[in-house]
Amino acid sequence: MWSYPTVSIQDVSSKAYTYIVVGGGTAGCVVAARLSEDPRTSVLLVERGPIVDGWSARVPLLSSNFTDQKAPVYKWQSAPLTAVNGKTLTMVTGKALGGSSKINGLLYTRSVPGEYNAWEQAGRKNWSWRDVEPYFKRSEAYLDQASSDRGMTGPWQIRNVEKVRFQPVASNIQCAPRQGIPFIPKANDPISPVVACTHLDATIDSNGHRSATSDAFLPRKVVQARKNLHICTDTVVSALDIQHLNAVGVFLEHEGTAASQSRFHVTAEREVILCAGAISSPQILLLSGIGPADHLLQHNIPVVKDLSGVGAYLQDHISVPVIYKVPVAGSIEVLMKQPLAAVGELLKYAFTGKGMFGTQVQQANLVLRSALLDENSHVVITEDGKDLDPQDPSNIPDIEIMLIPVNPTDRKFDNLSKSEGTFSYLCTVLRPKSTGSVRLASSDPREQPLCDLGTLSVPDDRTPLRKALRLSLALARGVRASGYPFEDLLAPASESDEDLDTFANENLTTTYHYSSSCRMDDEAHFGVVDETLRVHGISGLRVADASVFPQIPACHLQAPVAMVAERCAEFLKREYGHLET
Ligand SMILES: Cc1cc2nc3c(=O)[nH]c(=O)nc-3n(C[C@H](O)[C@H](O)[C@H](O)COP(=O)(O)OP(=O)(O)OC[C@H]3O[C@@H](n4cnc5c(N)ncnc54)[C@H](O)[C@@H]3O)c2cc1C
Repeated sequence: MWSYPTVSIQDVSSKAYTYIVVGGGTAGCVVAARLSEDPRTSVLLVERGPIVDGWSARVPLLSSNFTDQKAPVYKWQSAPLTAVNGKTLTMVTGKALGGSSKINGLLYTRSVPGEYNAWEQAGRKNWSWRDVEPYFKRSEAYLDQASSDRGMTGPWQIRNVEKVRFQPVASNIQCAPRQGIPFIPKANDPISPVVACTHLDATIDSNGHRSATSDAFLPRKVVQARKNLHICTDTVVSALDIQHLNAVGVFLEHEGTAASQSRFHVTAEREVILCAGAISSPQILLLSGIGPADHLLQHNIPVVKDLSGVGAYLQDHISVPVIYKVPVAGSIEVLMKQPLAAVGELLKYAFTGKGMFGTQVQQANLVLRSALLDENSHVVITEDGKDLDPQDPSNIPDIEIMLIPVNPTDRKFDNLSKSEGTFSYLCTVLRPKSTGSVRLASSDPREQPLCDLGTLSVPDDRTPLRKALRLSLALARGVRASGYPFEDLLAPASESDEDLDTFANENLTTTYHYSSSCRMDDEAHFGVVDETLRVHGISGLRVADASVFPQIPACHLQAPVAMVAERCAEFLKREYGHLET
């Protein structure tokens, strides 16, 4: 079988490319694919991780298990959270061509139109829903019923849940309307609703395989055919080459060797596009002398551009699990505890691409605005229905309850028998005000930077979190009342603010949705890029990944990341007069 076409660091050393894309992750694969559509350009894509395209990397359920020792991920501890008793959280991002889209939970969510209307209202010209919607559609090949609200001809295959597989998920879907939360079967069609319990879309293709952006935008066939695209893997970009405030190239090193080993150089004739994600993009800028001057000087890095926003506004969704013991058939643990069931499911998947192995872990969720919840965790809507307008920025949901048929934490429950499994509500704050930072731990580009997630540093974030926890407890009561057995495994002692806060402090987790560390805003407001994603004060340099969101979007991030990447490629094509494709 032909191997995936890559080039070595020696092959590209001292060469020049029209564009250099740094980081072949979710965004980087989209940018490189779009730019190399024009045969008159040459594109180099540099990725720190390897090509990962074995069988298990394609199976949705197996490839989402990032706790597996062999999973292609970076894993490290956050800085201690000062607002949460110095607790540290385990951080995870993808390390392979495809980046985090290669290992994530596969969910495809775009957020409500009001999200992007809020960006424009706050001054980001041409980033309203009307402006961004065509770029969501451009990427997408929606596999369900044709819809004018979905992209049907793009490379990225997305499908809706084929069947809800676990009884506790189905029971919660039935209970949600009793809390005033309607069931809306399709999360993104026609547009994301502001109050709903929905089935979720996933990046799974028509064969039942994971559809990472590397698989969708840069499949082997495409890369083989494009002589103007080179992909260099297992290679770390150690710094940008900035001359007279102009990005003219990048410095490369082998991944896995000490920083003092050979350094290679590649020239960018037009632009360098940074797509290394919300942790590594600010790290690379800092290593290149672009960032807060005082921090750079602490690390003896000469200041190229004093830009205080670099790494300054790191955000993540805040989340806390509430976990119940359920009959094992209601949990993914059935695959671990009943080997025959697992073999049956594997065979089903091998022959049909369907079944438990061919689906995402989280099939459904609830989203809503916590201010609409009354003291009984019931949603109350004003009679004029204005609360439900998804275009209105004041209606952006601020909580999500993820319905997860497994224990998503690394906490072990030893008292479970073979006939018992777990089900969790992951109570998530979608619009946290808390922010943290990314700062260099050392000048070694291979060492993860210090990441302060800032979780709960703004006390206001506790209000929606408490409401989300109370709502999950109300849902659990409803499920129990329907006769389904739910036994507490991890739940707050009571619903008092104090007990909920203690519970949250003890069980807080990250959602791995790192964002906004090179945000799109003015320099004076901790901005790093402008509305066409150009880095302030440096020519020939853009950032396009999860770091540029002005504020963390109220959804899972991969779809908005791909939208930003599509827009970045379009900005470059327009500016430099590319061939129409
Ligand atoms: C465990 C997990 C589960 C998630 N689940 C979901 C989900 O279900 N749905 C959803 O929408 N979102 C989910 N997310 C979030 C989403 O996947 C990410 O926000 C998004 O994919 C980030 O895209 P990106 O392009 O910004 O970064 P990435 O996709 O992380 O890409 C960055 C790439 O840059 C490379 N890189 C870094 N530094 C360098 C360097 N110095 N030189 C060269 N290359 C470098 C990395 O190896 C990586 O491949 C999840 C994330 C994680 C980690």
